[in-house]
Amino acid sequence: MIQDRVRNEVDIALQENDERYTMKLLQDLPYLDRCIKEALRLYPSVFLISRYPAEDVKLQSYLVPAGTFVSLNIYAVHRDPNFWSNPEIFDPDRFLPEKIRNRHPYSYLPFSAGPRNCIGQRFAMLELKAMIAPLVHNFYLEPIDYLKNLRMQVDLILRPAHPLRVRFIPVCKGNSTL
Ligand code: HEM
Repeated sequence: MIQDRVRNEVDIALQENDERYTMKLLQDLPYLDRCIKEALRLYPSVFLISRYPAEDVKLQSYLVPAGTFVSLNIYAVHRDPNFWSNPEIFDPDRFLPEKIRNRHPYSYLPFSAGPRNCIGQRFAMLELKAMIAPLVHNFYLEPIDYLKNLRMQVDLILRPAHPLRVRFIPVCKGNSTL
């Protein structure tokens, strides 16, 4: 199970690091990293970005005149079967280095791309890991609400339209680090 694999990775990393969460530990959690990336593929918080090109832009056979309002639908790109096989399936191993290598560089854009991409992306990944690693180390997370009942709300960012409840079941260990 995906969650057990994340927990196992965190537990081993902690054992090898005197049970301390350090920057290095968080940066070295490749499976958790892939899970977060896959979550951001299916549910990109910034699902749409827009541009007014200052100059005419040629996109293959299309000409986009300067000043056109262009919206880029990141959500749709992340579920495009031309780039992602079985796009609706959560599969963290899509982000294995050998799988990334041949993928179109603009098929995955949770932090946008180019000169105006997200300057906080490394910090965001670190924050997410810093939050999730201790949670899975100390708790089994069990859904109360399921994805089949999920309704999304479209604001400036994409978010659930209602609370998604999760049951936290403490992991029984001899020397728990809460
Ligand atoms: C999961 C978390 C985050 C996501 C998904 C995200 C996503 C994005 C995206 C897609 C853009 C580009 C918007 C565009 O092209 O119009 C952006 C820009 C930006 N982000 Fe983030 N971001 C995240 C977290 C953060 C954090 C933690 C910070 C700061 C500590 C940050 C700071 C910025 C800034 C300053 C820009 C504007 C950069 C520019 O216009 O040159 N972001 N972000």
